[in-house]
Amino acid sequence: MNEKTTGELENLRDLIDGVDQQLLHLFRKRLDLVAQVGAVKHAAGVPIYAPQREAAMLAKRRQEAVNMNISPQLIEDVLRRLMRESYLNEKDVGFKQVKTDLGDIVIVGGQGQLGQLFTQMLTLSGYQVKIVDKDDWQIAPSLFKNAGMVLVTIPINVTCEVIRTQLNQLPQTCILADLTSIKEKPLLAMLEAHKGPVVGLHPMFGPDVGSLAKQVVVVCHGRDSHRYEWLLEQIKIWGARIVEAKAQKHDNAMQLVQAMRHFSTFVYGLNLCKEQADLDNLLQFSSPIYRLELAMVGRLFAQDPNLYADIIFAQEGSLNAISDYIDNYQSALSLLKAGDRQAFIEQFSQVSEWFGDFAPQFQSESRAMLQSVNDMKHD
Ligand SMILES: O=C(O)C(=O)C[C@]1(C(=O)O)C=C[C@@H](O)C=C1
Repeated sequence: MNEKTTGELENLRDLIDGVDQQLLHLFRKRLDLVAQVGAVKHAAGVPIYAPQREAAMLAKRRQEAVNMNISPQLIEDVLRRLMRESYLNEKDVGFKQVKTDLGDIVIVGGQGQLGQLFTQMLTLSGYQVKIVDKDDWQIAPSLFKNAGMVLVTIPINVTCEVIRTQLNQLPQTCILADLTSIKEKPLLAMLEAHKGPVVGLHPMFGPDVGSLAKQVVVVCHGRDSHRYEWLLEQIKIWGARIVEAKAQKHDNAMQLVQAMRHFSTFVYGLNLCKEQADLDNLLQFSSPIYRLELAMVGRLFAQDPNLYADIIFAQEGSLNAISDYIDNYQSALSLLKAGDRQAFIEQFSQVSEWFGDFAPQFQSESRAMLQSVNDMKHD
Protein backbone atom coordinates (compact mmCIF):
# COMPACT_ATOMS: atom_id res chain seq x y z
CA MET A 1 0.00 0.00 0.00
CA ASN A 2 1.35 3.43 -0.85
CA GLU A 3 1.15 6.43 1.44
CA LYS A 4 -1.83 7.97 -0.35
CA THR A 5 -3.90 4.79 -0.02
CA THR A 6 -2.90 4.42 3.64
CA GLY A 7 -3.96 8.00 4.33
CA GLU A 8 -7.28 7.63 2.53
CA LEU A 9 -8.05 4.39 4.37
CA GLU A 10 -7.17 5.94 7.72
CA ASN A 11 -9.50 8.87 7.06
CA LEU A 12 -12.40 6.65 6.05
CA ARG A 13 -11.83 4.29 8.97
CA ASP A 14 -11.92 7.24 11.38
CA LEU A 15 -15.28 8.21 9.92
CA ILE A 16 -16.51 4.60 10.28
CA ASP A 17 -15.35 4.59 13.92
CA GLY A 18 -17.42 7.73 14.45
CA VAL A 19 -20.51 6.14 12.93
CA ASP A 20 -20.04 2.98 15.04
CA GLN A 21 -19.74 5.15 18.15
CA GLN A 22 -22.99 6.85 17.22
CA LEU A 23 -24.50 3.39 16.90
CA LEU A 24 -23.34 2.61 20.43
CA HIS A 25 -25.05 5.76 21.73
CA LEU A 26 -28.22 4.76 19.87
CA PHE A 27 -28.04 1.26 21.34
CA ARG A 28 -27.70 2.78 24.81
CA LYS A 29 -30.74 4.96 24.14
CA ARG A 30 -32.74 1.96 22.91
CA LEU A 31 -31.74 -0.14 25.93
CA ASP A 32 -32.87 2.65 28.27
CA LEU A 33 -36.24 2.81 26.53
CA VAL A 34 -36.54 -0.96 26.70
CA ALA A 35 -35.83 -0.82 30.44
CA GLN A 36 -38.80 1.55 30.75
CA VAL A 37 -40.94 -0.85 28.71
CA GLY A 38 -39.79 -3.59 31.09
CA ALA A 39 -40.95 -1.59 34.11
CA VAL A 40 -44.38 -0.91 32.54
CA LYS A 41 -44.76 -4.59 31.63
CA HIS A 42 -43.64 -5.67 35.08
CA ALA A 43 -46.31 -3.52 36.72
CA ALA A 44 -49.06 -4.72 34.41
CA GLY A 45 -48.01 -8.38 34.08
CA VAL A 46 -47.59 -8.15 30.28
CA PRO A 47 -45.44 -10.92 28.72
CA ILE A 48 -41.86 -10.01 27.93
CA TYR A 49 -42.19 -11.31 24.36
CA ALA A 50 -44.61 -9.42 22.10
CA PRO A 51 -44.69 -11.31 18.78
CA GLN A 52 -47.22 -9.03 17.06
CA ARG A 53 -45.28 -5.90 17.94
CA GLU A 54 -42.10 -7.56 16.69
CA ALA A 55 -43.67 -8.64 13.39
CA ALA A 56 -45.19 -5.19 12.75
CA MET A 57 -41.97 -3.39 13.67
CA LEU A 58 -39.80 -5.66 11.53
CA ALA A 59 -42.12 -5.30 8.52
CA LYS A 60 -41.97 -1.48 8.78
CA ARG A 61 -38.19 -1.33 9.24
CA ARG A 62 -37.65 -3.75 6.37
CA GLN A 63 -39.71 -1.54 4.06
CA GLU A 64 -37.89 1.59 5.23
CA ALA A 65 -34.57 -0.21 4.65
CA VAL A 66 -35.58 -1.02 1.07
CA ASN A 67 -36.53 2.66 0.54
CA MET A 68 -33.06 3.65 1.75
CA ASN A 69 -31.32 1.06 -0.43
CA ILE A 70 -30.27 -1.03 2.59
CA SER A 71 -30.70 -4.80 2.68
CA PRO A 72 -33.92 -5.54 4.63
CA GLN A 73 -32.21 -8.62 6.08
CA LEU A 74 -29.53 -6.39 7.60
CA ILE A 75 -31.97 -4.36 9.65
CA GLU A 76 -33.92 -7.50 10.58
CA ASP A 77 -30.73 -9.22 11.83
CA VAL A 78 -29.72 -6.16 13.86
CA LEU A 79 -33.18 -5.70 15.37
CA ARG A 80 -33.56 -9.37 16.25
CA ARG A 81 -30.20 -9.29 18.00
CA LEU A 82 -31.22 -6.12 19.83
CA MET A 83 -34.50 -7.69 20.90
CA ARG A 84 -32.63 -10.68 22.30
CA GLU A 85 -30.84 -8.11 24.46
CA SER A 86 -34.23 -6.62 25.40
CA TYR A 87 -35.45 -9.99 26.70
CA LEU A 88 -32.42 -10.18 29.01
CA ASN A 89 -32.73 -6.58 30.18
CA GLU A 90 -36.47 -6.66 30.73
CA LYS A 91 -35.93 -9.77 32.87
CA ASP A 92 -33.75 -7.85 35.31
CA VAL A 93 -36.64 -5.58 36.36
CA GLY A 94 -38.44 -8.67 37.62
CA PHE A 95 -41.86 -9.99 36.68
CA LYS A 96 -45.35 -9.47 37.94
CA GLN A 97 -46.34 -12.08 40.53
CA VAL A 98 -49.54 -13.69 39.28
CA LYS A 99 -50.36 -15.60 42.48
CA THR A 100 -49.76 -13.49 45.55
CA ASP A 101 -51.23 -15.78 48.24
CA LEU A 102 -49.51 -19.04 47.37
CA GLY A 103 -47.23 -19.67 50.33
CA ASP A 104 -43.76 -21.08 49.70
CA ILE A 105 -42.55 -22.80 46.58
CA VAL A 106 -40.31 -25.74 47.40
CA ILE A 107 -38.01 -26.83 44.59
CA VAL A 108 -36.87 -30.42 45.00
CA GLY A 109 -33.52 -30.52 43.20
CA GLY A 110 -33.10 -26.77 43.46
CA GLN A 111 -29.30 -27.00 43.23
CA GLY A 112 -29.46 -28.54 39.76
CA GLN A 113 -29.11 -26.26 36.74
CA LEU A 114 -32.78 -26.24 35.79
CA GLY A 115 -33.70 -25.95 39.46
CA GLN A 116 -31.50 -22.87 39.70
CA LEU A 117 -33.08 -21.32 36.62
CA PHE A 118 -36.61 -21.81 37.99
CA THR A 119 -35.51 -20.56 41.40
CA GLN A 120 -34.24 -17.41 39.69
CA MET A 121 -37.38 -16.87 37.59
CA LEU A 122 -39.74 -17.51 40.50
CA THR A 123 -37.74 -15.27 42.83
CA LEU A 124 -37.70 -12.51 40.18
CA SER A 125 -41.49 -12.86 40.20
CA GLY A 126 -41.74 -12.30 43.95
CA TYR A 127 -42.28 -15.88 45.20
CA GLN A 128 -40.68 -17.28 48.34
CA VAL A 129 -38.57 -20.16 47.10
CA LYS A 130 -37.15 -22.88 49.35
CA ILE A 131 -34.80 -25.57 48.14
CA VAL A 132 -34.57 -29.24 48.99
CA ASP A 133 -31.63 -31.17 47.62
CA LYS A 134 -30.30 -34.73 47.97
CA ASP A 135 -29.09 -34.43 51.54
CA ASP A 136 -31.93 -32.29 52.89
CA TRP A 137 -34.69 -34.85 53.40
CA GLN A 138 -34.69 -34.29 57.14
CA ILE A 139 -35.72 -30.65 56.82
CA ALA A 140 -38.12 -31.32 53.94
CA PRO A 141 -41.32 -32.05 55.95
CA SER A 142 -41.12 -28.69 57.75
CA LEU A 143 -40.70 -26.92 54.39
CA PHE A 144 -43.59 -28.84 52.81
CA LYS A 145 -45.94 -27.73 55.61
CA ASN A 146 -46.06 -24.15 54.28
CA ALA A 147 -45.73 -25.06 50.61
CA GLY A 148 -48.22 -23.80 48.05
CA MET A 149 -46.31 -25.65 45.35
CA VAL A 150 -43.65 -28.34 45.22
CA LEU A 151 -41.66 -28.46 41.99
CA VAL A 152 -39.61 -31.58 41.29
CA THR A 153 -36.54 -31.28 39.09
CA ILE A 154 -34.20 -34.19 39.77
CA PRO A 155 -32.63 -36.88 37.55
CA ILE A 156 -35.22 -38.97 35.68
CA ASN A 157 -34.02 -42.27 37.11
CA VAL A 158 -34.94 -41.25 40.66
CA THR A 159 -37.92 -38.96 39.96
CA CYS A 160 -40.74 -41.49 40.39
CA GLU A 161 -39.22 -43.06 43.47
CA VAL A 162 -38.72 -39.70 45.19
CA ILE A 163 -42.30 -38.70 44.32
CA ARG A 164 -43.66 -41.95 45.75
CA THR A 165 -41.59 -42.04 48.90
CA GLN A 166 -41.03 -38.38 49.82
CA LEU A 167 -43.93 -36.42 48.34
CA ASN A 168 -46.93 -38.40 49.57
CA GLN A 169 -47.75 -36.25 52.60
CA LEU A 170 -48.09 -32.81 51.04
CA PRO A 171 -50.89 -30.47 52.16
CA GLN A 172 -54.04 -31.23 50.14
CA THR A 173 -54.13 -27.79 48.48
CA CYS A 174 -50.43 -27.81 47.53
CA ILE A 175 -49.68 -28.04 43.80
CA LEU A 176 -47.33 -30.85 42.85
CA ALA A 177 -45.44 -30.24 39.58
CA ASP A 178 -42.37 -31.67 37.89
CA LEU A 179 -39.96 -30.61 35.13
CA THR A 180 -38.87 -34.08 34.00
CA SER A 181 -38.20 -34.58 30.30
CA ILE A 182 -40.46 -37.62 30.15
CA LYS A 183 -44.00 -37.17 31.36
CA GLU A 184 -46.16 -40.29 31.57
CA LYS A 185 -44.57 -42.11 34.51
CA PRO A 186 -43.79 -39.05 36.67
CA LEU A 187 -47.33 -37.75 36.12
CA LEU A 188 -48.82 -41.08 37.20
CA ALA A 189 -46.53 -41.21 40.20
CA MET A 190 -47.55 -37.66 41.20
CA LEU A 191 -51.28 -38.45 40.81
CA GLU A 192 -50.86 -41.53 43.00
CA ALA A 193 -48.76 -39.86 45.68
CA HIS A 194 -50.78 -36.65 46.01
CA LYS A 195 -54.52 -36.09 45.97
CA GLY A 196 -54.36 -32.33 45.31
CA PRO A 197 -53.55 -30.39 42.11
CA VAL A 198 -50.94 -32.04 39.86
CA VAL A 199 -49.25 -30.86 36.66
CA GLY A 200 -46.36 -32.11 34.53
CA LEU A 201 -44.12 -29.59 32.78
CA HIS A 202 -41.28 -30.06 30.34
CA PRO A 203 -39.22 -26.97 29.56
CA MET A 204 -37.95 -27.54 26.01
CA PHE A 205 -34.67 -25.72 26.55
CA GLY A 206 -31.40 -26.03 28.40
CA PRO A 207 -30.66 -24.18 31.61
CA ASP A 208 -28.26 -21.77 29.84
CA VAL A 209 -30.94 -19.86 27.86
CA GLY A 210 -30.63 -16.53 29.69
CA SER A 211 -34.24 -15.60 29.02
CA LEU A 212 -37.37 -17.67 28.50
CA ALA A 213 -38.60 -15.42 25.70
CA LYS A 214 -39.75 -17.53 22.72
CA GLN A 215 -38.93 -20.81 24.52
CA VAL A 216 -41.52 -23.59 24.77
CA VAL A 217 -42.82 -25.28 27.91
CA VAL A 218 -44.88 -28.42 27.38
CA VAL A 219 -47.73 -28.89 29.84
CA CYS A 220 -49.35 -32.25 30.61
CA HIS A 221 -52.42 -31.70 32.76
CA GLY A 222 -52.84 -33.86 35.83
CA ARG A 223 -55.61 -32.76 38.19
CA ASP A 224 -57.46 -29.55 39.20
CA SER A 225 -56.05 -27.38 36.42
CA HIS A 226 -57.90 -24.29 37.72
CA ARG A 227 -55.60 -24.40 40.77
CA TYR A 228 -52.40 -24.07 38.73
CA GLU A 229 -53.64 -21.87 35.87
CA TRP A 230 -51.70 -19.02 37.47
CA LEU A 231 -48.44 -20.97 36.98
CA LEU A 232 -49.03 -21.22 33.24
CA GLU A 233 -49.85 -17.47 33.18
CA GLN A 234 -46.63 -16.82 35.10
CA ILE A 235 -44.59 -18.82 32.60
CA LYS A 236 -46.20 -16.86 29.74
CA ILE A 237 -45.21 -13.61 31.43
CA TRP A 238 -41.63 -14.89 31.38
CA GLY A 239 -42.02 -14.95 27.59
CA ALA A 240 -42.40 -18.70 27.01
CA ARG A 241 -45.09 -20.38 24.98
CA ILE A 242 -47.20 -23.08 26.60
CA VAL A 243 -47.88 -26.15 24.48
CA GLU A 244 -50.44 -28.58 25.87
CA ALA A 245 -49.86 -32.28 25.20
CA LYS A 246 -50.98 -35.70 26.32
CA ALA A 247 -48.19 -37.34 28.33
CA GLN A 248 -47.98 -40.41 26.10
CA LYS A 249 -47.85 -38.39 22.88
CA HIS A 250 -45.16 -36.18 24.39
CA ASP A 251 -43.09 -39.20 25.44
CA ASN A 252 -43.36 -40.77 21.99
CA ALA A 253 -42.08 -37.58 20.40
CA MET A 254 -39.23 -37.47 22.94
CA GLN A 255 -38.00 -40.86 21.78
CA LEU A 256 -37.13 -39.22 18.47
CA VAL A 257 -36.45 -35.65 19.56
CA GLN A 258 -34.23 -36.56 22.50
CA ALA A 259 -33.25 -40.21 22.93
CA MET A 260 -32.56 -41.01 19.26
CA ARG A 261 -30.97 -37.64 18.54
CA HIS A 262 -28.70 -37.62 21.60
CA PHE A 263 -27.77 -41.24 20.96
CA SER A 264 -26.76 -40.56 17.37
CA THR A 265 -24.82 -37.49 18.50
CA PHE A 266 -23.08 -39.65 21.10
CA VAL A 267 -22.13 -42.21 18.44
CA TYR A 268 -20.88 -39.44 16.14
CA GLY A 269 -18.55 -38.23 18.92
CA LEU A 270 -17.56 -41.79 19.81
CA ASN A 271 -16.65 -42.41 16.20
CA LEU A 272 -14.50 -39.26 15.95
CA CYS A 273 -12.76 -40.29 19.16
CA LYS A 274 -12.12 -43.87 18.03
CA GLU A 275 -10.87 -42.67 14.66
CA GLN A 276 -8.58 -40.28 16.57
CA ALA A 277 -9.77 -37.47 14.30
CA ASP A 278 -7.59 -34.37 14.42
CA LEU A 279 -10.15 -31.74 15.46
CA ASP A 280 -7.88 -28.77 14.74
CA ASN A 281 -7.32 -30.07 11.30
CA LEU A 282 -11.00 -30.82 10.74
CA LEU A 283 -11.93 -27.29 11.80
CA GLN A 284 -9.39 -25.84 9.40
CA PHE A 285 -10.99 -27.68 6.50
CA SER A 286 -14.55 -27.28 7.68
CA SER A 287 -17.32 -25.55 5.84
CA PRO A 288 -19.72 -23.53 8.05
CA ILE A 289 -22.22 -26.43 8.07
CA TYR A 290 -19.57 -28.85 9.28
CA ARG A 291 -18.41 -26.42 11.92
CA LEU A 292 -21.98 -26.03 13.13
CA GLU A 293 -22.46 -29.79 13.17
CA LEU A 294 -19.21 -30.30 15.07
CA ALA A 295 -20.30 -27.63 17.56
CA MET A 296 -23.63 -29.44 18.07
CA VAL A 297 -21.82 -32.73 18.66
CA GLY A 298 -19.02 -31.23 20.74
CA ARG A 299 -21.39 -29.32 23.05
CA LEU A 300 -22.88 -32.63 24.18
CA PHE A 301 -19.52 -33.73 25.56
CA ALA A 302 -19.11 -30.48 27.50
CA GLN A 303 -22.09 -31.47 29.65
CA ASP A 304 -22.93 -33.94 32.38
CA PRO A 305 -22.94 -37.53 31.04
CA ASN A 306 -25.54 -38.47 33.67
CA LEU A 307 -28.04 -36.07 32.16
CA TYR A 308 -27.79 -37.71 28.74
CA ALA A 309 -27.65 -41.23 30.14
CA ASP A 310 -30.86 -40.42 32.03
CA ILE A 311 -32.61 -39.18 28.90
CA ILE A 312 -31.44 -42.04 26.68
CA PHE A 313 -32.11 -44.77 29.22
CA ALA A 314 -35.39 -43.33 30.52
CA GLN A 315 -37.90 -45.02 28.23
CA GLU A 316 -38.02 -48.59 26.95
CA GLY A 317 -39.54 -47.21 23.73
CA SER A 318 -36.34 -45.31 22.99
CA LEU A 319 -34.59 -48.56 22.29
CA ASN A 320 -37.06 -49.24 19.46
CA ALA A 321 -36.64 -45.75 18.04
CA ILE A 322 -32.85 -46.12 18.13
CA SER A 323 -32.99 -49.66 16.69
CA ASP A 324 -35.18 -48.45 13.80
CA TYR A 325 -32.65 -45.72 13.15
CA ILE A 326 -29.82 -48.24 13.03
CA ASP A 327 -31.83 -50.47 10.66
CA ASN A 328 -32.25 -47.52 8.33
CA TYR A 329 -28.54 -46.79 8.60
CA GLN A 330 -27.77 -50.41 7.67
CA SER A 331 -30.09 -50.47 4.70
CA ALA A 332 -28.71 -47.16 3.42
CA LEU A 333 -25.21 -48.60 3.85
CA SER A 334 -26.17 -51.65 1.85
CA LEU A 335 -27.13 -49.37 -1.07
CA LEU A 336 -23.65 -47.91 -0.87
CA LYS A 337 -22.02 -51.34 -0.66
CA ALA A 338 -24.00 -52.48 -3.68
CA GLY A 339 -23.02 -49.31 -5.56
CA ASP A 340 -26.74 -48.66 -6.15
CA ARG A 341 -26.60 -44.94 -6.86
CA GLN A 342 -30.02 -44.93 -8.50
CA ALA A 343 -31.73 -46.42 -5.43
CA PHE A 344 -29.99 -43.84 -3.25
CA ILE A 345 -31.30 -41.02 -5.45
CA GLU A 346 -34.81 -42.48 -5.41
CA GLN A 347 -34.82 -42.69 -1.62
CA PHE A 348 -33.44 -39.19 -1.38
CA SER A 349 -36.31 -37.92 -3.55
CA GLN A 350 -38.87 -39.79 -1.46
CA VAL A 351 -37.53 -38.17 1.70
CA SER A 352 -37.48 -34.72 0.02
CA GLU A 353 -41.09 -35.17 -0.96
CA TRP A 354 -41.97 -36.24 2.57
CA PHE A 355 -40.29 -33.13 4.03
CA GLY A 356 -42.42 -31.06 1.62
CA ASP A 357 -42.52 -27.33 2.37
CA PHE A 358 -40.42 -27.87 5.49
CA ALA A 359 -37.34 -28.60 3.34
CA PRO A 360 -37.07 -25.08 1.81
CA GLN A 361 -38.08 -23.55 5.14
CA PHE A 362 -35.25 -25.40 6.90
CA GLN A 363 -32.88 -24.45 4.12
CA SER A 364 -33.53 -20.76 4.62
CA GLU A 365 -33.44 -21.00 8.44
CA SER A 366 -30.13 -22.84 8.32
CA ARG A 367 -28.73 -20.32 5.83
CA ALA A 368 -29.07 -17.59 8.45
CA MET A 369 -27.41 -19.84 11.06
CA LEU A 370 -24.55 -20.69 8.75
CA GLN A 371 -23.96 -17.03 8.02
CA SER A 372 -23.74 -16.36 11.76
CA VAL A 373 -21.27 -19.22 12.13
CA ASN A 374 -19.16 -17.68 9.41
CA ASP A 375 -19.41 -14.22 11.06
CA MET A 376 -17.95 -15.68 14.24
CA LYS A 377 -14.74 -16.75 12.48
CA HIS A 378 -11.60 -14.81 13.35
CA ASP A 379 -7.90 -15.38 12.82
O1 LIG B 1 -42.32 -3.38 22.63
C1 LIG B 1 -42.19 -4.21 23.54
O2 LIG B 1 -43.16 -4.79 24.05
C2 LIG B 1 -40.87 -4.55 24.04
O3 LIG B 1 -40.75 -5.28 25.01
C3 LIG B 1 -39.66 -4.07 23.30
C4 LIG B 1 -39.18 -5.07 22.29
C5 LIG B 1 -37.99 -4.37 21.53
O4 LIG B 1 -36.85 -4.58 21.90
O5 LIG B 1 -38.28 -3.59 20.61
C6 LIG B 1 -38.69 -6.28 22.99
C7 LIG B 1 -39.45 -7.42 23.13
C8 LIG B 1 -40.76 -7.58 22.51
O6 LIG B 1 -40.96 -8.86 22.02
C9 LIG B 1 -41.02 -6.55 21.49
C10 LIG B 1 -40.24 -5.43 21.34
